[in-house]
Amino acid sequence: MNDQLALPVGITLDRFIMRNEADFPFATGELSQLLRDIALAGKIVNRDINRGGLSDISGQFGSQNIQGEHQLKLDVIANIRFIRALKNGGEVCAIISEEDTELIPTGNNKAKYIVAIDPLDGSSNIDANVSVGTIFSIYRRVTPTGTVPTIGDALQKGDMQVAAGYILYGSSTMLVYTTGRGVNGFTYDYSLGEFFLSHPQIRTAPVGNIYSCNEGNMDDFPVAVQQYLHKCREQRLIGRYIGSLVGDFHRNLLKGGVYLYPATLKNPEGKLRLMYECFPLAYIVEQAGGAACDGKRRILDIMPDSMHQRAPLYIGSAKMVEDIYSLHFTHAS
Ligand SMILES: O=P(O)(O)OC[C@H]1O[C@](O)(COP(=O)(O)O)[C@@H](O)[C@@H]1O
Ligand SMILES: [Mg+2]
Ligand SMILES: [Mg+2]
Repeated sequence: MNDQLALPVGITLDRFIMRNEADFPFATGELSQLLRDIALAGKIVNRDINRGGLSDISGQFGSQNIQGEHQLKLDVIANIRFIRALKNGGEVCAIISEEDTELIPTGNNKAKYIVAIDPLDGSSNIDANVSVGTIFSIYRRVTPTGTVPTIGDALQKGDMQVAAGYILYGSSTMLVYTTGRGVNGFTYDYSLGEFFLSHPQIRTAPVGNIYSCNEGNMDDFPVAVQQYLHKCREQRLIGRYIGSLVGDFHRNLLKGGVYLYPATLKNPEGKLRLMYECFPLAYIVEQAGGAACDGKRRILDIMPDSMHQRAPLYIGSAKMVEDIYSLHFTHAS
C-alpha cells in the first residue's frame, strides 16, 4: 500500500516505458518504440470495437483463416491495423499473425524484432458485446539485421520472448505487459487518449477459488482433467468462463484461479495457439508468480515447429496448475 501511495498518480504508459528504459544501460529505445506502436494500434482498434455493433463493421468478412475459422470483419480490421502500425513503426522485421498463413515480412530488414500476434481474441464474443482482446509476443531475431527474416527467426521457444502482453477491450480498456521485470497494467482514459498505470507489479495468488473451462467438452477431456474438474466442484470453487481467453485469463490473474483448455476430440492438440496465445500469457503469468503447462511440460519450454501450432493450456495460480500437472503425471504412469 505505501509503495502505491508513493507512486505519483497518473503515470502514463509513455513515461513508464521511458523510466524502465533508463534501467537498461544498453537500451537503444527500439523495444520502447515498439511497445508504443502496439499501444497506438490498440487505441485505434479499441475505437473500432466500440463501434462493433454498427453495420459497416459487424458480421463476417467472408473468408477463412488457416485455422478454418470464418473471419469476422473485426478480425480482419484489427489485423490490418496492427500490421500497418508495426510496419510503419520500423522496429519489426517480420510478423506472425493468427489471421495470416505465412510469415509477414515488413520490409524493415534492419529491424531486430519479430512480433507474434492474435489481433482479436475471443472473436466468437464480439457480436454479443462481450470482452475481447489482442495478445502479442515479441522476440529478438536470430538472423543478422539487414538480412531477410526467415521462419527460423519466428520459431523460438517461449522462454526466448523479450516482451509479451495483451490489450483487454472490456468494461474498461487495459494494456498489460511484461519485459521480464514483473507485470504492469495500464487503464485507458478516453478523455485524455492515454494509458495510465493502474495495476503496478501485478501478482497472482498461488491458490484461487475460480476455475475457467468449457465444460461442454467434458467427456472428451483426459481423465486427469475430468478428475480435476470434479475436485473443483467438490470444493465448490466458482466456475467462470467468458469464452474470451484474454478476459478469462485477466480475471483469474487479478483474483486467483485457473484456466483450462485441454485437448478435445475436435482439437486433439488443444485449441489455443502456442506462438500468439499460450507463450505470451505463460510469460505474463510466470512473471506474476503463476504457472502454465500443457499437462506434460512447462509451456515456455516448448520448441514450436510451426507458426500456428496448438497446445493444451493450463494456466493461472501456481498451486492449481501444479495439481493439474500432477494428475496428468499420475494418469500417464
Ligand atoms: O468456444 P470455445 O471452444 O470454448 O473456445 C473459446 C476460446 O477460443 C478463443 O476464442 C480462441 O481465440 P480466437 O478468438 O482468437 O480465435 C479463445 O479466446 C477462447 O478462450
Ligand atoms: Mg485467440
Ligand atoms: Mg483471434
